Amino acid sequence: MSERKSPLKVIPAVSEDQLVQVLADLLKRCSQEALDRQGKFSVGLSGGSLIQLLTKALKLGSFNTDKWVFFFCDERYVPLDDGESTYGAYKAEWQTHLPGIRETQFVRADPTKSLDDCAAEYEAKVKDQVGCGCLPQFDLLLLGMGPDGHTCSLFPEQPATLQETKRLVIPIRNSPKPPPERITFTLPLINNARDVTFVVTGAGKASVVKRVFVDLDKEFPAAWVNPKQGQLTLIVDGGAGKEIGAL
Ligand SMILES: O=C1O[C@H](COP(=O)(O)O)[C@@H](O)[C@H](O)[C@H]1O
Repeated sequence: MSERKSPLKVIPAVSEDQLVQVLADLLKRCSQEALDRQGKFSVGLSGGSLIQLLTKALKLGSFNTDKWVFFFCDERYVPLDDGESTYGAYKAEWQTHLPGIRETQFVRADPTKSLDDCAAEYEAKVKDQVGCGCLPQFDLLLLGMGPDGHTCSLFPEQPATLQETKRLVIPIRNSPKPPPERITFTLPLINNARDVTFVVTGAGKASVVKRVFVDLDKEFPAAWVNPKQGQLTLIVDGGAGKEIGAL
C-alpha cells in the first residue's frame, strides 16, 4: 500500500449512456483547458473496450477537434491494417463515425521498423510534439485496465517494466495478452500527465478495481498510476464499480 499523490476522483455511471456522457463532459473540460492554455490538446488513447465508448462520447459532444492530437498510450506491434492494431481500430471507427477527424491528427507508431526502433522513434515523436522540457506532459491520458490489472501494455507478469525510469516508451516482448509484441508508455510519462482517466466496465473487473483503486495493491500495474501533480479519475459502470460502493 502507498498513498496517492492526488485524491482519486471516482465517477460511477448507471448505464452506458451515462458513462458516455461523463466521458464527453471530461473531454469538454480537459480540451477547453488545454486549448485556453496552449492552443492544442494532446490526448493519449488506449485500445480495447475504450475505442467504442470514446467514439460515442466524441459523437455526443460534437466537439471541434481541429486542434486535438491523438497519441497511443500503447500499441500492438503489428501492421497498421492488422485487426489487432489499435491505430487501425480507431481509424476504422472514426472514418465511419467521426469523419471530421483527419488521419494527420494521429501520431502513430511505425511497425515497419524493428521493435526497439519503433519504441524509440515513438518516444522521439512524443518529445517533439508534446514537448514541455525533457519530460513531456500530456493534457489527458485515457487508460483501460484488463481483468489482470494491466494498463497500457504494462503487465503483472513483467514487473521490471514498472521500474523504468529513463525511457518514456519501451518495447514489450512476450506479452501475456496477444499479440506478444507491443510498445507502451512507461510510468514516468504516464504519471507526468495533467489528467489521467481510467475507463473500466464490466462485473468481471469488479474485484481488480477494488484491489487497484481502494487497496492500492502494487501487484497490479494499474495501481502504479499515480500522477505527480495531475488529476486521477476512475469512470466505472455499475458492474466494475460494485465492490467499491461506487453506486
Ligand atoms: O491489450 C490491451 O488491453 C487494455 C485493456 O483492454 P480492455 O478491452 O479490457 O478495456 C487496453 O487498455 C490496452 O490499450 C490494450 O492494448
